[in-house]
Amino acid sequence: MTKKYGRRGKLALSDVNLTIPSGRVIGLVGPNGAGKSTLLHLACGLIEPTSGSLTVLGSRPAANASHLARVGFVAQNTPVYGSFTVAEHLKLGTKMNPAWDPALAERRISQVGLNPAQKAGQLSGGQRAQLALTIAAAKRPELLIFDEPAAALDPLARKGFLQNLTEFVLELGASAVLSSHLLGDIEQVCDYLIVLCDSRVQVAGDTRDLLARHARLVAPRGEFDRLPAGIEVISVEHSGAHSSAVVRTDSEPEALHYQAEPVTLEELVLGYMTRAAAVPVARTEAAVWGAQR
Ligand SMILES: Nc1ncnc2c1ncn2[C@@H]1O[C@H](COP(=O)(O)OP(=O)(O)OP(=O)(O)O)[C@@H](O)[C@H]1O
Repeated sequence: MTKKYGRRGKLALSDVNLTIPSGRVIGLVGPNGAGKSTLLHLACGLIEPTSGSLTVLGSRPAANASHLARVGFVAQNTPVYGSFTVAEHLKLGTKMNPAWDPALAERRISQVGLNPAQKAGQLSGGQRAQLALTIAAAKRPELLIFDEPAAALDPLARKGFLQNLTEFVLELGASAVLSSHLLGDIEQVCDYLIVLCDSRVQVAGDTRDLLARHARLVAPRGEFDRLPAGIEVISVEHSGAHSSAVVRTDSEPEALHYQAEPVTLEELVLGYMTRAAAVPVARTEAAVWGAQR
């Protein structure tokens, strides 16, 4: 699947071929302009691919009203109706969503301390994000999509938000996809990771599997030029006479013949981001969301 904005625009997504399992919390990370929002907007049906196709919960995104109700989306700027009060937003939610859960909505509004009588236009950025999250969750969707959901929240509110997110996913039996620059947040809640850089998917998979299949090797400078087959160097840093590399390998760390340490999520992501800044990756074709359990 590819996405280009306008005829002369640059490719925002190139040859993306992803199958994302359902029932997971998926973290989408990558540098500014990588194509994260584009991918999320495609998944919600706000925009269409330029070539290829995308399937979300078994159908074309936003295929019909009932499909729309199965997906909850919170956009990057968490848009709300400024002249409507918090309570009016909930009333609108009841009218527009067949599976609306009023108890969940009211419980959460009071938990996060929002005043039902306050106009949404007067809420702070963080309060607006909380309202938008509540509306998305009270739809009881099967898939929750968040574009940088916690960016406007203070650290305590962010922690609460992430806890709530995990609870929602469990309570609703839903899947969630969230894009974020905050790798700590991703580490805290996501069990599946997609690294998107320069419009291409660099790596995607179960977070634990990815961490198990990568290692940080330390060796004398120059040694990484003659690594045995089966070890793929993702990125290398040099420091004095030694070099340190993030590598992908199916071998156990003890079998690598180098000083090997587990990688952190941050090292893994930065390794792929560094590589993408230098080398383009291989090309692929379609995208399927929530197709496997
Ligand atoms: N409506 C649009 N028209 C033209 N180009 C666009 C449009 N939206 C996004 N782009 C371009 O597509 C590319 C990907 O943008 P996108 O917003 O998907 O990135 P992102 O990874 O979400 O970035 P950020 O982390 O900064 O939010 C960028 O080069 C951007 O300039």
